[in-house]
Amino acid sequence: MTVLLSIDGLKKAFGERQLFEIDRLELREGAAYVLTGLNGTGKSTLLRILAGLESAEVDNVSFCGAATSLSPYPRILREAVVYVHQHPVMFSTSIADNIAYGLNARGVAREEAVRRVDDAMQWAGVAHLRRSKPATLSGGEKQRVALARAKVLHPKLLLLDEPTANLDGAAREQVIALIPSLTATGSTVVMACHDRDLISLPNVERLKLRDGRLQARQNRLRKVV
Ligand SMILES: Nc1ncnc2c1ncn2[C@@H]1O[C@H](COP(=O)(O)OP(=O)(O)OP(=O)(O)O)[C@@H](O)[C@H]1O
Repeated sequence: MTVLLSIDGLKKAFGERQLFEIDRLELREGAAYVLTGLNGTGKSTLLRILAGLESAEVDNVSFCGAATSLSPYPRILREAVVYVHQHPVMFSTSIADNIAYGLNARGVAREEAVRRVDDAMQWAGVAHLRRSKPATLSGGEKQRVALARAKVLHPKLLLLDEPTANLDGAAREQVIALIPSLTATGSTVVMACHDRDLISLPNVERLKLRDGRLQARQNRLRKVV
């Protein structure tokens, strides 16, 4: 698989406190990764750095084979990287408008946008909610709408911050079931999480933050149920 993003010498500190120092981070096209580590090791911070929401020191960054930077965060990354927050914020318009927002902002033609929104709502199992107001949604429905809102943009890199946090039962299972199909459409996915069922999904590689370093390991075995 082709390398999508590689970063050499990634260091993050908050004031005097060095949070992590990563020699090399390499993400391949269409691959799925879980980013694990104890509370406070810097999982969310790392995702936020990749999304251009947090500054960091880096030696080299390469995206799709071309040298680039994280600061200033270039347009090529702004268009290719989508970050989904643990508690997604939504506009108080309809769910369909929320999902269409990013497409409209990118100037996608109306007919094409409507088609993509419809497809994404079907995929996320939220088509019945298209005229609902976000405030009325459950946590699981909100997370699925947030995933649909990210998927319509066809991101090259999708960053999910604890997508199943605060969910249980069917709501959690519905979110977990959506994850494999994200990589099937070509997106590279990185999920920060503590959820064992996400961590043990088949063909998901594990990136672990520990003692300020990043360790990589692949889950080759399929999940045993
Ligand atoms: N803006 C900030 N200023 C100072 N310290 C910060 C800031 N943002 C995060 N931190 C600190 O950096 C550390 C890592 O935070 P982060 O949220 O990235 O951890 P995490 O691994 O995602 O944790 P959790 O599993 O609990 O979500 C924490 O100690 C946090 O308090």
